[in-house]
Amino acid sequence: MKKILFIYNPMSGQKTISSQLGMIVDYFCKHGYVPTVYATQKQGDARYKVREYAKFFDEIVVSGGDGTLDEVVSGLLRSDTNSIIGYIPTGSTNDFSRSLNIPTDIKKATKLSINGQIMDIDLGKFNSKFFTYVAAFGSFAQVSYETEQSMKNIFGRFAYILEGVKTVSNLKSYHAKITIDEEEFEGDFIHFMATNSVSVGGFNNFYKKNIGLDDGIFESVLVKKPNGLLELNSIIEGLRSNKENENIIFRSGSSFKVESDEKIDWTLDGDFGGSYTKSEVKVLNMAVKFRTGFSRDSEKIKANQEKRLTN
Ligand SMILES: Nc1ncnc2c1ncn2[C@@H]1O[C@H](COP(=O)(O)OP(=O)(O)OP(=O)(O)O)[C@@H](O)[C@H]1O
Repeated sequence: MKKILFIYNPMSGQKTISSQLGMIVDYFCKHGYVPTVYATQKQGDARYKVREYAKFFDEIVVSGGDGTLDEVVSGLLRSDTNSIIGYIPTGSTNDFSRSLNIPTDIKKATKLSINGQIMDIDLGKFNSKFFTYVAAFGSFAQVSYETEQSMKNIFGRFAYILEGVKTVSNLKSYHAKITIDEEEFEGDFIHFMATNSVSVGGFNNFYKKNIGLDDGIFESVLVKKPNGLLELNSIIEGLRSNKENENIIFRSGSSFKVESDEKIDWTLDGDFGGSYTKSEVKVLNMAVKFRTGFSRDSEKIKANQEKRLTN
C-alpha cells in the first residue's frame, strides 16, 4: 500500500473541506493508499511539515488555496524528495487549479488527486524563495487580489481596471530597471508581473490560454506610470487588446531582474513576498510533478512526457 500525506488548510476559502474529510480519506483507502491526515495550524505550517516529512511518503495531496499550495511546493523543493503533488482546491481564488485543469468540485478533485495525469511543471524562484505561479509588484497586483470575487465575476477584467483607475491619482510607482533575459527596460513602473498561470488573482491572464506550464518560460507584463488621462486610456486599451504601446509591455522570459533605489513590495502567489531593492525571478524548468485534470491523450500531457524523456 502506498503512503500518502494529506495536508489541508481548514481555514481556506469557505471552510467547506472539513465536512468532506470522511469522503476523501475513504476514497484514498479504497484505492490502495494509507493516508496520514494533517490540518495546518497556522501560516507556514504546511511548508515546514512538507519540508520535514515529505520523505516518508509516496505522494502528497494538498487541499487549500493558492497560499497553501505555495507552501507545499516551497516545502517540497527544500526537502530531499520529488514526491508527486495532488491538489484539491478549496481556497478563495484557486488560480493555479485552473492552469492544472482541476475543478473546484471536491469529489472530482479528490479523484484526480491520486489518478490525474502526472505533469512536470515549471516553478519560480524569487531571490531565495520559491513560488508556484506568480511574482508581482504594484497597485494592480494588490487590486487584483483585493477586488471582491463577486465583482470580478460580474464585471470581469473591467472591475479590476476600474478599481485601479479609482485610485490612479495615488497609484504607487517605482523607478526601476527591469531586465528580462538580455533586454532592459527603465522607467517608472506601476505594475510588474511574471507568471506561469492562465489565471492571476481570479482573472484570465493577459496571455489568454497561451501559457506553457513546462516550457521553461514565464509570461510578464510591465505597466509604466501614466501621465494623464490619454496614457491611462492607452494602458486600459493595451490590457483589453493584449497589444503593446509605450506604457505597456508584454514579454516572455526565463530570467527577470528588478533593480530600484526604493524598496519594492512584492506579491508571491497572492501573498506578501517581502520588500527588496534587488530582485531576481528565475524559472525552474519542470521542477515538480503535479497530478492534473488533463486527459491522457491531451497534447499537453503527450508533449510533457516527451520532454521528460529527453531531459
Ligand atoms: N490554521 C490556520 N489558521 C490561519 N491561517 C492558516 C492556517 N493554516 C494555514 N493558514 C494560512 O492561510 C493562508 C491562506 O490560505 P489559502 O491560500 O489556503 O486560502 P485562501 O486565501 O482562502 O485561498 P486563495 O489563496 O486561493 O485565495 C495560507 O497562506 C496559510 O499559510
